[in-house]
Amino acid sequence: MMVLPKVYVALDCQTQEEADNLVSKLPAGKVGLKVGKELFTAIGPDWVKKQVAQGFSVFLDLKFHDIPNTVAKAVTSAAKMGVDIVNVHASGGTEMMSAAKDALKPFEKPPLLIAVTVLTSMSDADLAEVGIQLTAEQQVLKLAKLAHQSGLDGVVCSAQEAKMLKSSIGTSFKLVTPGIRPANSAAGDQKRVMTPAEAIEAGVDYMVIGRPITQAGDPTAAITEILSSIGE
Ligand SMILES: O=C(O)c1cc(=O)[nH]c(=O)n1[C@@H]1O[C@H](COP(=O)(O)O)[C@@H](O)[C@H]1O
Repeated sequence: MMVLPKVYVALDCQTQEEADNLVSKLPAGKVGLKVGKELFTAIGPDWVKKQVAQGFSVFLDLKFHDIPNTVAKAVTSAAKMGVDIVNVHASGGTEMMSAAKDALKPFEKPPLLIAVTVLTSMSDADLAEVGIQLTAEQQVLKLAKLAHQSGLDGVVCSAQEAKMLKSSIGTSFKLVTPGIRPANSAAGDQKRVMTPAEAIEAGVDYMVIGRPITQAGDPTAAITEILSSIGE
């Protein structure tokens, strides 16, 4: 598998113009693009395919969570776009995750299939609110083990759980971590956060960073500083 970039920039915006403008400010070849629900719902697959054709590594973050058949077909559609990473919710269960993994078998170069564990915007109290009595760390471990059993390539978690997951599941299980905040940047709705340098030190494979770059006065300077803080 080709080497993927360490940093995926979350292009959370609603028009093609804004997305193109952001992409033009990113150092080509050094970062990947993360396309999520906001942008994808607004401008769709053709724009994604265009970025892939231009050589960008794309993480299609649609966090599929549905019945096994539907999720299997949805990841197939994602793989046809040529993206490098696609995700599903681990809480959909092992039958759903295994169906998604099986659906990718026919592809010569399937995307990494990654399961979202506990959203980085959630704390222990937020989990308790929806009836989960485990701590975020315990719930992340529980869901990560299910993802691993289902043959997935890794999980989305916060960098705070990275060391724990690498030691309990293994170093080749990929960790994709949003909730990344350079020192002095606003956390916003993110609750389980770490700086880029701390995340690398904790062993994460790929990090997702949005607002600290996209809302910066100078996005190019922001990404350059982040990349230099992690030696890229
Ligand atoms: O799957 C994701 O990418 C994701 C999972 C998660 O637990 N937390 C999380 O923030 N994300 C996404 O990562 C991005 C984080 O953006 P910022 O908070 O602006 O850096 C957003 O696009 C989220 O949709």
